Amino acid sequence: MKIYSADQIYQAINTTIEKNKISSNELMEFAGIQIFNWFHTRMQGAQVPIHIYCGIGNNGGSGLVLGRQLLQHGYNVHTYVVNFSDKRTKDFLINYDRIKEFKVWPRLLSSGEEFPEMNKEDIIVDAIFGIGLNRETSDWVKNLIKYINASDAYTVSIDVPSGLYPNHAPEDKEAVIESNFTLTGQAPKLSFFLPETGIYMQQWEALNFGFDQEYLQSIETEVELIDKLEILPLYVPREKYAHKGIYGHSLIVGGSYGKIGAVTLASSACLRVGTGLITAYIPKCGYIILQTSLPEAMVICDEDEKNITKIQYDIEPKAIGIGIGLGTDAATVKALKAFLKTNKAPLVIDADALNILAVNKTLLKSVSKGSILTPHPKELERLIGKWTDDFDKLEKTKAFSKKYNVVVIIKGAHTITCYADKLYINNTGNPGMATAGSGDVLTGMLTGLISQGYDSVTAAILGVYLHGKAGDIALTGLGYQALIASDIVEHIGDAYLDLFKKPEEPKEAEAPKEEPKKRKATQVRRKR
Ligand SMILES: NC(=O)C1=CN([C@@H]2O[C@H](COP(=O)(O)OP(=O)(O)OC[C@H]3O[C@@H](n4cnc5c(N)ncnc54)[C@H](O)[C@@H]3O)[C@@H](O)[C@H]2O)[C@H](O)CC1
Ligand SMILES: [K+]
Repeated sequence: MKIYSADQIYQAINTTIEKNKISSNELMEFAGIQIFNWFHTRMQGAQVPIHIYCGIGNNGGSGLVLGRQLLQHGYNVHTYVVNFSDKRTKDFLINYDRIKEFKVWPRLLSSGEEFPEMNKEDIIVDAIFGIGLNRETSDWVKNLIKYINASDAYTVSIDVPSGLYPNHAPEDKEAVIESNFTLTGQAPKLSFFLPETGIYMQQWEALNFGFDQEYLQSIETEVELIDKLEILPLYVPREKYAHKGIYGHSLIVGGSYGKIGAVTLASSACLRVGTGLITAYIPKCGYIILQTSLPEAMVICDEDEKNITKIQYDIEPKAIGIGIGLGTDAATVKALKAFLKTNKAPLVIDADALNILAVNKTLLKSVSKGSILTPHPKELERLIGKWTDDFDKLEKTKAFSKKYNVVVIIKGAHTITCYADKLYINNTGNPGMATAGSGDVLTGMLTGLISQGYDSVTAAILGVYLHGKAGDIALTGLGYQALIASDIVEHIGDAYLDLFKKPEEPKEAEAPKEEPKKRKATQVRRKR
């Protein structure tokens, strides 16, 4: 699913208006009706008090359209205008006049006003700011936002939770609406998926605001949300007459005394994801362990008992996963430096190999073409330096990816794959996966996918998706706390199989049921 920037949304609105010869107010009316339908389907006339807070921009305008529609259908609506500036948009004013046809006018809220009475059981609609927020709000608006949050009432935000900027984190973390449900126009926004800004929302649903589909499809977006629909075209089915040789020989380099398990996890994940052959390159102490725990894997040992001190092997790997459980022993650092200078195979660089690169940045130039780095945020900071917020983090990561021509996977709640200027946001996975060895499993999967011939960007997107999906499937019957990395490995197969399951039909919200017809006597008899 494409994720549009604020400018692209504004462009889409203008294109829609020009192309379809409609006014912006008709577009706003259409959007407001979609939002009304969302409420009406769920509330079916319930008289729960609904408090709609409208800014003086177009987000507020759509809030007024919603208010008018709800009033027309007999709902218990209170609308307020959050008077944060005297610059009212045209469409706001049109709808401000139209809603005045109703006996109860919107109440104007300005600095120093008493805030409206509300109860926990009420419903709040946040139509204060949309994607047009472009500077810090004044204190009284911040206090209103905090007041709304303190009400604990169920809050529905229109387009975005008010107080969120499209391209940087909020200055005041308290002055953002905590939204239970966000009804966003056409597609979710980048801020929905970043650690600092995603926390202000629970659920979101993209509603069709009537923006021109052809235009939306035609524009190239920098950001994409990745789910099953986007994965299916990437998956390459297996031919009938396959032999292990065509699925590549993977090499996993890692392990040190007491951390051989990382290599076992990565190697088994590499097999499960479909590599043809796998060899593990480990210190001697791991030989029996690996040969016993994973008979499918071949093993080559370093001459040292406890650490990797010289990386040399007589095989031709198609991909190499390196760094898991590696340790940062001086001899290991030397070995990695020598290895990077001669290696040509694509790498998946993780854990301690990343930390060694971060301390020896000149080595980054020797990283082979088509390599993938898989830092968690702390490892990323060692590589690209401190960032001011999650948006700045992404800018710095894109620059890093371009500079060294590597794919960077930023692991987190929504793992983001970054290559040059593109960001692919993963939509699978769960908090149970924040567990020891989960990253080792991902490294193994990525290595195994490159070995099968996927290019590194596709391998990254597909691998991250399957890793999260396997973790989601493993969750059933386990719960977050009990999920461990081996469970993810065990369910890689299920994640593949799930690709081909028909997506369950989206449940249409039940229309009000009519009375079941009385059965005729004859029908009952026949049944017997
Ligand atoms: N047909 C349409 O345009 C539709 C638009 N919708 C949604 O409306 C917003 C975009 O509207 P816009 O007026 O550009 O922005 P906002 O509604 O977010 O209003 C902000 C408004 O206020 C000014 N402003 C920004 N920051 C501040 C501040 N801190 N203090 C004071 N004033 C501020 C800014 O200049 C704007 O004028 C978007 O969410 C669309 O999705 C409808 O929802 C659908 C149809
Ligand atoms: K809003």
